Amino acid sequence: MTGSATATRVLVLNSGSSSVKYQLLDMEDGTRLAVGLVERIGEETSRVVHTPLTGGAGKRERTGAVPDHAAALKAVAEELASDGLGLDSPELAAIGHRVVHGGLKFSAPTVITDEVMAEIERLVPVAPLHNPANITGIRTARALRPDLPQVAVFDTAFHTTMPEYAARYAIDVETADAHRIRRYGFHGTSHAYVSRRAAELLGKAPEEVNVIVLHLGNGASASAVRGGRCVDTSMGLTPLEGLVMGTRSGDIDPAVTFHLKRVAGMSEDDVDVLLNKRSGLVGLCGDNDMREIRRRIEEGDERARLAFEIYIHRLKKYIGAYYAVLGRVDAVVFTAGVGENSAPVREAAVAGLEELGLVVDADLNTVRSDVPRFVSPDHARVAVAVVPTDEELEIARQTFALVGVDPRDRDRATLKGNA
Ligand SMILES: Nc1ncnc2c1ncn2[C@@H]1O[C@H](COP(=O)(O)OP(=O)(O)O)[C@@H](O)[C@H]1O
Ligand SMILES: CC(=O)OP(=O)(O)O
Ligand SMILES: [Mg+2]
Repeated sequence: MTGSATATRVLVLNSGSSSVKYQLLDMEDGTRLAVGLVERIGEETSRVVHTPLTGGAGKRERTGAVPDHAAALKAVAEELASDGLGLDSPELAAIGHRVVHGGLKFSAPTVITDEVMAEIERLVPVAPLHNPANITGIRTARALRPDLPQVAVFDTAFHTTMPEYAARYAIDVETADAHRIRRYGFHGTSHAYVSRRAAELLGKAPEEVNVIVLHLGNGASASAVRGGRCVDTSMGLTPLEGLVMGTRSGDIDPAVTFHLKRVAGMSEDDVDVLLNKRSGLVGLCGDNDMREIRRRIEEGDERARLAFEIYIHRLKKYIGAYYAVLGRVDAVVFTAGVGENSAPVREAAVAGLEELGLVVDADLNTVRSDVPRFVSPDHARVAVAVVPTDEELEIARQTFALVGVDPRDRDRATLKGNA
């Protein structure tokens, strides 16, 4: 498992339930060599979008059937190879994988061994939409380059600093412990990256600031970060708890599930599919894309308007809750697809929170840009900011920090990671 001494490139694979996002980076200076996306995996027509960032060639896009994640990884390898950036390159130092659930065992990036794989597999029931895709990504990558170190960077890792009173559900302690039932939290790589960048934007060290991070993508979660450490987050045992999401309900009375089984005759799997795939924005109004929902609202669509209001109401409750958890807040930070792009969501989320020092400047809020920026006026007591997330860059950094070093240091780091 040794990369070449001069190998400085890292391929990052972010395998989602129906997509694979990837980036090839050179960690010598952090430059991106290629980025891409395979989406709608398993559907009739999948789409591969590949953009080489060296040599001046433009974005390539093709559609066709990509039946599963293994086929998606093959497509990624082919795209990279046709730019001379193939997986056989001696310059490749490692492959970094986003792994959504790391359970209790992993609080740091970890070199993937058979034992690590077994643990990621054991966690499939608590991340059914995500860990299976991550596993296929890892298996395919290991088969293509068995000699390369493969590193898992866990969504749960950043949240392992949560105090016991935030991580533990108020249920029977013996039952909870026997089944490792507790709040793990997800999107941690993003919350870590964004909270650090937010401190930079404020001109302070991460240790000096308290921030609320709102990661609003298809999956969505909020976190309270005190002095660079996560103290609470909205997702729990699985990525179903918390905010209203694209297709997931977020917080719900657990008795709804007994009721659906006892009274509506639904099976365990029916309820699982209902809450994970047929709820959230899509369940409320038929659309999970915020752009489409805003367009329908503009046209006077009542169902879309109510879905938006429910989404915002939940978000606002979490802002208030984490304000109380932190006591003092330096910034509320929006990130991911919705957080970075939807001015109406940001505006509505802080509307009426002036007494808490939260205000959005209408002009700043509509600026479109991919750099971190304030959307609150200069004089605001609490900053409101947009910080684009970059999970892939963060995964590449953590991967390279672990394996782009003397192999003896790597062994030490791995032991620590598995502690
Ligand atoms: N320009 C935009 N305006 C509003 N919402 C957007 C825009 N672009 C993307 N989105 C939202 O972002 C979501 C995807 O976010 P993303 O962070 O890429 O999700 P994921 O990583 O979970 O797939 C889309 O479903 C859509 O709701
Ligand atoms: C953990 C999670 O919800 O991830 P995603 O937003 O990629 O679905
Ligand atoms: Mg995402």
